[in-house]
Amino acid sequence: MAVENKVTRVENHENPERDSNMGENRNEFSSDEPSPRGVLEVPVLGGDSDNSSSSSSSGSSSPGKQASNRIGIKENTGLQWKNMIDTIKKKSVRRFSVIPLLTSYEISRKNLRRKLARFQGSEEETDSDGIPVPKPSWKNFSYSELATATDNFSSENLLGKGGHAEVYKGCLSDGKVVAVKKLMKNEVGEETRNSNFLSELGIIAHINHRNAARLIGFSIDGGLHLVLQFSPHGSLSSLLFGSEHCLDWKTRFKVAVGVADGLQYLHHECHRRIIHRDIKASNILLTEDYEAQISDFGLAKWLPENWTNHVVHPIEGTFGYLAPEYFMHGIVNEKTDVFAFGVLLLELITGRRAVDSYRQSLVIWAKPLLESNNVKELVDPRLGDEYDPTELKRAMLTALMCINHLASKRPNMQQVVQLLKGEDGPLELQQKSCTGRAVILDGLDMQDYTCSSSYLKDLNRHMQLVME
Ligand SMILES: Nc1ncnc2c1ncn2[C@@H]1O[C@H](COP(=O)(O)OP(=O)(O)OP(=O)(O)O)[C@@H](O)[C@H]1O
Repeated sequence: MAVENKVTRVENHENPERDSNMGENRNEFSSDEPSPRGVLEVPVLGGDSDNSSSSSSSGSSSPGKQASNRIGIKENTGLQWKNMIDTIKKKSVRRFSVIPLLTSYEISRKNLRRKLARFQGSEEETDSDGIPVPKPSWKNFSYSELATATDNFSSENLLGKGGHAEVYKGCLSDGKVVAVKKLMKNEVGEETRNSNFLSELGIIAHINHRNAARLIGFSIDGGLHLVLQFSPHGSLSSLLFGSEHCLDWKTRFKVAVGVADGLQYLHHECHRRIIHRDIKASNILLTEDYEAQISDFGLAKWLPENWTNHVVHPIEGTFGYLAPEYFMHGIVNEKTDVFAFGVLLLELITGRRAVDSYRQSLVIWAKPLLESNNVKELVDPRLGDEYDPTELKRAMLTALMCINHLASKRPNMQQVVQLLKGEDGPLELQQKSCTGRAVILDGLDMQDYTCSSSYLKDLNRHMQLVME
């Protein structure tokens, strides 16, 4: 299918000042070069029987009911969150978007303020089994608290800037160092901005895993803010691409396993399935001891339990990481993240960006090298021989499986974790079965070939469009 129409570029810059503070020089793949982030508007293909509200933009009869029926929150903070969202939904439904979630409701500032305030002030509630649920631990900050913490959002405290937000380092009155994410007023209207904010807040508030960003609080005073745990080493992107210092293999592999663990949690262990939709090096932050933290849940979505595939519109994400079925047809599920994770693995292995300064796709460059097991060409030359060959082979095999152009052939994140950690049998066996399958597919399935080559053609076309 030809994808056409509007392409919007949104840039993502990390703070160059901080990069230079870290003694980092730009290398070939400069860290201040933005990953192009595209929003393609494509015609929606067909319906999805699982979701009658698919791609509808009208407030249909009972979207709120549908959505709330799907919410099966069991965790402590869940009940209160659900109550708040239910109340917001009842009063604020104006538009029902492609995914029946709390994201889908446009919310006026007045409404947002009232609901969040009421939520914060609510008494302890009980869940459906009558068990008392403690109040959530995250805090509703005032603007002045955040302004004081960040020295009036001074440029010295600017940690990074994405397409939607500026992130500042801050120090709270109790001495805790935090990151304050200030949502920017861009081209989207206030109500959309509010619902995006609630979406990100709602998702991040429910996440509890060492490999995912942790919410400390929020503020809707003088703009929309999220207060998050501070990651002292910044993003993987700045460490991998923006530093003279070569990130050692041990840390790279630790990051790979950490991100895989985090995604496994989001996809399989969270009370509701979550897809992130924007897994990329600049959205992976590093803690003090280089533990990976998946951040930026601005595009993340909850998935209904029985949802296999869905068509979304518009398509959002970052070029170079987009799975073919997603950017060509808008089909989204967990395998969208699996593909992006494969690209991230390739970045860790090769030290190359998903899309380099010559507009070359890493996937297109690396795939033949992975298939021919060409370690020498593939591995980041800066590593020399300083890597664990077994870990590297596992990472290569996993990457190859994750970037399969057929979503159904990609492993799920549980399998990815097993592959990376070597819990899935000897590597040789895995390698054999992977190569065997590739041969069968390549030999028999002409449609695959067509699909693959048109994928590459479309990918190049989209990249040209977005980078012009
Ligand atoms: N908790 C944190 N600790 C340290 N730095 C952070 C933190 N959160 C974000 N940053 C920095 O700020 C940058 C932008 O943050 P983020 O990706 O959340 O913004 P965004 O506008 O949502 O981005 P995008 O354009 O990808 O949607 C990150 O790449 C990172 O460098």
